[in-house]
Amino acid sequence: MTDNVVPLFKDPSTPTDTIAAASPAPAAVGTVRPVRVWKRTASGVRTAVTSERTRTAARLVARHGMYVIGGTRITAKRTWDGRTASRYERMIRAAEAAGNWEEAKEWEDRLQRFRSGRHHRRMDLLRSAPDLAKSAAVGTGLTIGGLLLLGIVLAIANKDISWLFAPISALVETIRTIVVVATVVWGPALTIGPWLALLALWGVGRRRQAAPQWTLPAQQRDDAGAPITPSIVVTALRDLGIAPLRGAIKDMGDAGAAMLGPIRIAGCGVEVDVTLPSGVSTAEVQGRRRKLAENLARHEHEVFITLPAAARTVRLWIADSGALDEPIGPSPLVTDETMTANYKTGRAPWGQDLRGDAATLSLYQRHLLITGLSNQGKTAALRALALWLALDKTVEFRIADLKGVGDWAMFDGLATTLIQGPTDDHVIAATEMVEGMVAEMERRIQAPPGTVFTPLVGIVDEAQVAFMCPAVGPDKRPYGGSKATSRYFMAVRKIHNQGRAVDVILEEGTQDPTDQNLPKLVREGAHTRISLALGTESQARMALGDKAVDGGAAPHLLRQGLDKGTVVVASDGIAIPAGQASITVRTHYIDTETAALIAERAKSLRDGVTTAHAVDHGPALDPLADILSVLGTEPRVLTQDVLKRLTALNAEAYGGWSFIDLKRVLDGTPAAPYKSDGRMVIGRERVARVLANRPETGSASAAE
Ligand SMILES: Nc1ncnc2c1ncn2[C@@H]1O[C@H](COP(=O)(O)OP(=O)(O)OP(=O)(O)O)[C@@H](O)[C@H]1O
Repeated sequence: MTDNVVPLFKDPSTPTDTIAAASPAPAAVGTVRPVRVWKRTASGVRTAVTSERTRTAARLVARHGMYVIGGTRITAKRTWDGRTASRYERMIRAAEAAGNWEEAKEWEDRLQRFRSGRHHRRMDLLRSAPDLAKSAAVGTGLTIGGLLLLGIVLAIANKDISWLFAPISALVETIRTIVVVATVVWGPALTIGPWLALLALWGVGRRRQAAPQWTLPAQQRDDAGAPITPSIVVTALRDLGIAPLRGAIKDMGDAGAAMLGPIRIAGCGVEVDVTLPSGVSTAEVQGRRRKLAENLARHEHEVFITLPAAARTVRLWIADSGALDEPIGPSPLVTDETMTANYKTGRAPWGQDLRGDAATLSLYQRHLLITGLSNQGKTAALRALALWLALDKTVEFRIADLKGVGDWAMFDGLATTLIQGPTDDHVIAATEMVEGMVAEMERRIQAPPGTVFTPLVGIVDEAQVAFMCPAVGPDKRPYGGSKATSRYFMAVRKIHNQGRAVDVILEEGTQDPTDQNLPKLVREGAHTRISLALGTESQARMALGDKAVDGGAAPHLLRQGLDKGTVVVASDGIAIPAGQASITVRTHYIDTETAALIAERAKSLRDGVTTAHAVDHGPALDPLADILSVLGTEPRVLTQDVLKRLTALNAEAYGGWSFIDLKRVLDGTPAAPYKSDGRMVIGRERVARVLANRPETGSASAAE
């Protein structure tokens, strides 16, 4: 081919040249190739070492090796323990570390008995050596003599002298046979024996799981949800980071489990009491709940630490992994259509405690407060109690639902008052409803002794709306707030103070408590305090009180959104294990449709109830207009006389009025009482002027 022709395909005659050109020069090959081989080998080794199969094999070898080593250690320890006083000494140390002096003394006595018994056995052995030699000599002589005697008898019987030594020969022959058999067996026994011993040690190690965690197969290595054993609990406590506890458990060694009571099955988990060594406070352990849970391979919410009656003892309840996320069954209110209730003697079937036992709550003569973050099941839990109570036909309900989206609508036709809605007008109606209950309570208190009353139960759901309401009444008293003049607050306080004895009961549900939306006096007036999941410990203290929280109640550790319907209850109306201040209950969920069916059953027990949807308080009170009317035509009237005339006009409204009430209505206006001739009077002209200048709206909300 000439130079000016461009080939359209590769020249088949040049491949080797091309490759040679692309390849490095021979000298370079000599230096590069070993690097590549080395790299390839290293990466091959790395792949082989890190491959899962190699790791599994390594784990297998290590595991079974560790079983043998562990088994040897355990067997040696057992033998050592069996032959020496070390077990007693260890138990003494454990008892001392736990501060259990009585038990320490008991083990010390046992140690003394063991030592003196051993001493006697040794002395007996020393003393018995000559006796043993003598006995052996006598025994041998007697045996030979006996055999000879037998030989003589046989020789005489067979009339043959050769029978004289026949028994002795037979004995010698037997011994010889035994020796022959032993010689034959000895060789293989020597070979097999060590292997059998090894197998036995491996068996001991395997049974006691003597291999470390990392050598176990993957599925066993994942210890989340592993069953709770004494050793797991002791290790978890040891690793809590409490120095005196760690020290004491170290001193106790294996006997650390002596701190634990029996591990009992308790519902969907286990329960164990731990007696802490001296120097460790129960509060320290309670304060490390999360760490303890993690050490036990559980989530924080799956471990509960409470304080039983015994001193220096904490009670751990540890859930089976994931068990708390399983739903509990339906409410007996749903499944048992024939159920009725008794306000006085009955208990509402409400849910299950953590042990899986039915949790029932008595509502008899107890004011109730339930609180929690939004959407955690507060209304459903409160409504479930009310639905049960509704199955006692003697109970009268007055209900204010200050959310008003229909959660309580099924009580229409069941409750005598049902207010539903979030506005100031609804708060005003709710306040008047509660004030109506106060009036009924006062009527009952004044009734002749021995009068029996039917229960009157007031329910205010979303009560925080009432406390935060800015509306002010015509008498200038605010509906909300927590002042001495706040109407809702004062009505609630009055019922809390005196309602119980005459069966006028108030049950309130509130959200996300603060000092403003749930005043301290109202919190503390409730006998039964219930909390769903809350944000902080300080809220938990508001909801349940310091005593319950100090005793281990921890609604702030419930999981928002996940623990819906789980409540912590502090009340004497529910069975709480001795020594505990609260109990955690998982409530049955009754949805709105099912609640309506139960309400229908409750309605069928009653003759028919007419529900008022607003409180009837007659024509609206207008104190200013009434004052003007009682002033008549006189230019000024003594305040005392004004009060008298007001009472004559409307005893129900003004009967209880004092000078303070007059001042409250008129202060801040030009018609305020003033002194004339040294006595307080009210001027007609001034009141008329204020009335004429008053805006049309009449009662006003402070927000306006
Ligand atoms: N016992 C329960 N078990 C499981 N889920 C529940 C339980 N109680 C309530 N829930 C769920 O929580 C949701 C909210 O319930 P509920 O309306 O009673 O909460 P709430 O705390 O009153 O809410 P709000 O913030 O509106 O006051 C329900 O729709 C239901 O799905």
